[in-house]
Amino acid sequence: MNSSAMQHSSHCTTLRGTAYVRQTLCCNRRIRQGKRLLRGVVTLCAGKVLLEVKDLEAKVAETGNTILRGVNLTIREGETHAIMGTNGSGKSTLSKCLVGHPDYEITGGSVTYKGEDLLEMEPEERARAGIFMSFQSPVEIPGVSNSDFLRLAANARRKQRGEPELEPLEFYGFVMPKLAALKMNPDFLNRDVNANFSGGEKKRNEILQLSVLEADVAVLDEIDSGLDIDALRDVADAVNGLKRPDSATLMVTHYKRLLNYVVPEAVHIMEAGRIIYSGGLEVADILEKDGYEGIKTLIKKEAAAGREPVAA
Ligand SMILES: Nc1ncnc2c1ncn2[C@@H]1O[C@H](COP(=O)(O)OP(=O)(O)OP(=O)(O)O)[C@@H](O)[C@H]1O
Repeated sequence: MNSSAMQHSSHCTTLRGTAYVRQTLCCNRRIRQGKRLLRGVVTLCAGKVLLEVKDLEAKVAETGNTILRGVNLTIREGETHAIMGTNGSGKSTLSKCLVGHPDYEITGGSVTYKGEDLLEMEPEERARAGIFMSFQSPVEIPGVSNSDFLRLAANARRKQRGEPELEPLEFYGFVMPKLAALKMNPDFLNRDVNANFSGGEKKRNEILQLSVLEADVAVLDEIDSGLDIDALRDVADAVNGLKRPDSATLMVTHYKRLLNYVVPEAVHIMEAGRIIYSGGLEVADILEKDGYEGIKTLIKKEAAAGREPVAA
């Protein structure tokens, strides 16, 4: 099984007519930075919980090496979360566990998606249910044209929703504005999936898939890597344009630059298979300024003040 096979379908939820209320919840956390006392504010939505990860533990199926050691994360409708963390801390593993990647075995904890046990669902079911992951290194699928791949994926979702499938010509009408939004040349539709695409083109193509699949939870693993400045802006604009009040975005990134464009309500720091700290965008600022030592200093200060450091 490859990554694209796991994300070949999507979910388009009709926007609910209920009023959507955003509110700002302040973490009971204060961050002293220099002489200023900042309030660590996590702006969260009052939406329903979409995804709830509790004490998730996972190991590499082949080697038995434990990677995730108790991850906790709650994502609500309308929210954007970012996960940052040192190389090898388990960010991609967490992302892949969410889509049911067969390389990993869940050894503990739970993941609830829209109230259902996500871990009981096959990867294809997760994709049909609206979970999408863009991979750090998108796979190439020689012999399968991008347009066929995207159309089949879109139709799998439409079928699931009881909507009529799109014929090739109709699909072109559906996908062309999405290509335009990503400033992608329509020629990309005729090429094989990711085959000989540049790194940046692959990333745009991942977001094109997300766009066609209209996912409810978009897990974007280092979507910013390999993108030039203009491409980063295009991709970020597209990601922002795809957000809906009832969807959510989880981004894995190493750099704040992506977060300047796709602004998260919460930033989580991962280390050794756990989320060790959560806060607002200021966490990314501290990281950029002082590196992971800055986060550790923050955690120590909060612990010394008797405050619970994790608010995932
Ligand atoms: N399929 C696998 N087989 C063997 N080891 C694995 C596998 N997947 C992950 N690992 C190991 O698990 C650890 C976490 O990897 P993961 O890719 O999740 O880290 P990451 O936080 O995303 O890192 P980076 O920031 O470098 O992308 C690493 O030590 C990695 O080598």
